[in-house]
Amino acid sequence: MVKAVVAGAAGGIGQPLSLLLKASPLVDELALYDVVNTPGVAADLSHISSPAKVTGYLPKEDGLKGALTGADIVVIPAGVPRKPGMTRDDLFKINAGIVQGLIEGVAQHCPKAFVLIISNPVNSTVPIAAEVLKRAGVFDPKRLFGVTTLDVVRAETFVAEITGEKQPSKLNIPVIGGHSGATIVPLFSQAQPSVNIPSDKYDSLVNRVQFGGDEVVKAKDGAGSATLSMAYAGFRYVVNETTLTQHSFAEKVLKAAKGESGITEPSYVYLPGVSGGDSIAKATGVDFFSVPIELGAGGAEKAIDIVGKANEQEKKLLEACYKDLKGNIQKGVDFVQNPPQK
Ligand SMILES: NC(=O)c1ccc[n+]([C@@H]2O[C@H](COP(=O)([O-])OP(=O)(O)OC[C@H]3O[C@@H](n4cnc5c(N)ncnc54)[C@H](O)[C@@H]3O)[C@@H](O)[C@H]2O)c1
Ligand SMILES: O=C(O)C[C@H](O)C(=O)O
Repeated sequence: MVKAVVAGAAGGIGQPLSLLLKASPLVDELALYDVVNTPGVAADLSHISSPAKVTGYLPKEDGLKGALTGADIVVIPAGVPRKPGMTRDDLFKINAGIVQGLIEGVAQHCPKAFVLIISNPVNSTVPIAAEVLKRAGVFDPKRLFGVTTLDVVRAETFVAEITGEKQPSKLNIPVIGGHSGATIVPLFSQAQPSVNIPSDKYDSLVNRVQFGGDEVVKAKDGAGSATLSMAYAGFRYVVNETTLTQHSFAEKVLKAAKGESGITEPSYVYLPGVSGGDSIAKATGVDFFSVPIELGAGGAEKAIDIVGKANEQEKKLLEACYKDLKGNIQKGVDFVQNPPQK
């Protein structure tokens, strides 16, 4: 029996992501938590003829406890999205407290669950989650993931527009670092199969991957940020030689937990707690960083070190990344360790 929870389930990401999880044969029970509208979303999804049993919870009547109890995986897209002119860091003020509250619930009601954080600013909300779990004495770094898959999905799409690849998701383009502006570092030199980016297109391609989120925020013109591509990124297609199968990030974690091996997914993790992560932390000077992660029964089994493979152009991008990322991480840690005076 697998129980998945979406916290922020009535939102722009939460609804399509819940739909995809409801359609997944790996999920037996789906609990939808939000401060509004979950009874309606749950009733709607419950008419779909897939096996998962869907329940909606609101904060009243101990709803967070009800949603989280017995959870195997908790996906968190709760919080406010950007409007034009805002940075992801501008969301910290509201979203930091939302993530903290939800993770306190995780620590209390489902400390062994895998936790996937989508809420921005991911660079800071994941360190917040880690601090809350540490304080509760239940932090397992192998079970906490910041979801940065959308950057990889965008890199595949934008590169394919240049190279003419008909199936963009066949491209495997590592994007490492964090999930915000200069902290997002695409390593085109490490693409599999290799790709040829004309030098006059390199800078604008890097910029598009780093600021792809802004493109959507601008186009939505005040109505929020990426929701559908984010739900897809959580539930993206994995293409192999002959078959086209759907696996969500959540599904990959669940499959790996059931013993399937050879599954990797890029994710923003606490490096010192993941095998292979220490040397990456040493090289980058940061404890939280996104790299391809080998998933296994316990969660993040191994961090794959591709940082050292960056070429000279990419090394320059990495220097800018470390500088911003350090501040973002510290801000998250401080929020829990030295809470702002109310
Ligand atoms: N990691 C990524 O790649 C990525 C991509 C896109 C968006 N995001 C982020 O995801 C978050 C959600 O975006 P969205 O477009 O779905 O926003 P949205 O406003 O459409 O939905 C957010 C939902 O969270 C709910 N919520 C607020 N406080 C809550 C709480 N305490 N408990 C439970 N639910 C709560 C709201 O009621 C709402 O339904 C934003 O912070 C956005 O920046 C991240
Ligand atoms: O850009 C945003 O604010 C949302 C998200 O992080 C994205 O990359 O689309």
